[in-house]
Amino acid sequence: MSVTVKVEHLKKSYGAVTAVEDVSFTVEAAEIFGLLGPNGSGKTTTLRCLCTLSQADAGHLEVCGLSVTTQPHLVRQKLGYVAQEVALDKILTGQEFLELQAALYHIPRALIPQRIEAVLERLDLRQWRDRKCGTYSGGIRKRFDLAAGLLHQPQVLILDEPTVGLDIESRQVIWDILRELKAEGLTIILTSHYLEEVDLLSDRLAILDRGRVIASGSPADLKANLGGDRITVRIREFTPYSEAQTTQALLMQLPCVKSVVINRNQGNSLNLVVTEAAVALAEIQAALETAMLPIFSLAQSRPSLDDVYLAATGQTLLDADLAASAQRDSKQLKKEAMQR
Ligand SMILES: Nc1ncnc2c1ncn2[C@@H]1O[C@H](COP(=O)(O)OP(=O)(O)OP(=O)(O)O)[C@@H](O)[C@H]1O
Repeated sequence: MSVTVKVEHLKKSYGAVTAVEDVSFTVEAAEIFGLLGPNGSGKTTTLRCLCTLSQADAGHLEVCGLSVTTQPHLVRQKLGYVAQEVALDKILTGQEFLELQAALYHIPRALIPQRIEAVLERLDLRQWRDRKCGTYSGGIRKRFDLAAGLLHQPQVLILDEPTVGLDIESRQVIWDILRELKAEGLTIILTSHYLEEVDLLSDRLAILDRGRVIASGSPADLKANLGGDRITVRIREFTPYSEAQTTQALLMQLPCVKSVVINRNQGNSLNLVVTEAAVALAEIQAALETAMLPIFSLAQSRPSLDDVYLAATGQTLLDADLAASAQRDSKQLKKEAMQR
């Protein structure tokens, strides 16, 4: 396997905001590599630096052996970038949109018709080519974005949240296309904050949190490295933090319990990693009864990528997303108040 993309100690700030603190990863040829993380964790910034759209403050970035810093023109020929939101001109037809994109990619004029035919065929879009982009569903629009990213026959395809806002059927169509493109030898990097998407599609992934990689590896290895089964205990629907701490200390003493994390954003529920779920469930119930603590809920689950994130950060991805949007909302409110 050869390394196709290399990101080493990337750092990028926007004024006082550090978007990427320290991100490193490598992507092998014909691999699907996922970047998973909550809103604001630095995924888009990392991709934009890789695609030469933003300049890194520090770090070394390479695509197909070319330096992103010193050989940006050559790097752009190797990359196809499908941004999160592409402003498809509503009055253009799909055909016209692709012709425009082909010109932007500097594809020689004589080659454009055959390249467009190839991507329309590849993404099963022929029937949509003469209709206006404004009439497309989200799934068709995303397929045209993908088609545009493939027109110049890149070796690496970079996708920012390729299925955000799509229904499950349209998401599955995109997933199938990406798997086929990988089988044809394309290297793919995608960001997502859909756990199951990254879990299903990626050969390997990096989980980002506040501009840093907090875990990386194959989905199976990351989950297996957590070890043990997972159990979530809720004493009450909303447990006071001090009571959750007492319970945490109590449960930590049980022989079958390996770790206990208090999830503050989920009513101070307790997330346990245990050696054997069946034995642990009985032990936990007995211990709580003896301590005269109630049980609101007790549930067993298989480890997910969210557990990997939780183990590293103490909160779930969903909670991190909610916290990020709450922060954004309060910033917006402050701005609006200042404008009044
Ligand atoms: N152009 C910019 N100017 C100022 N701050 C920025 C800019 N772009 C990103 N940021 C900030 O950098 C941080 C990382 O943003 P980035 O968009 O890379 O994260 P993300 O993980 O892609 O999030 P999302 O899923 O919301 O796109 C955030 O705090 C964001 O507000």
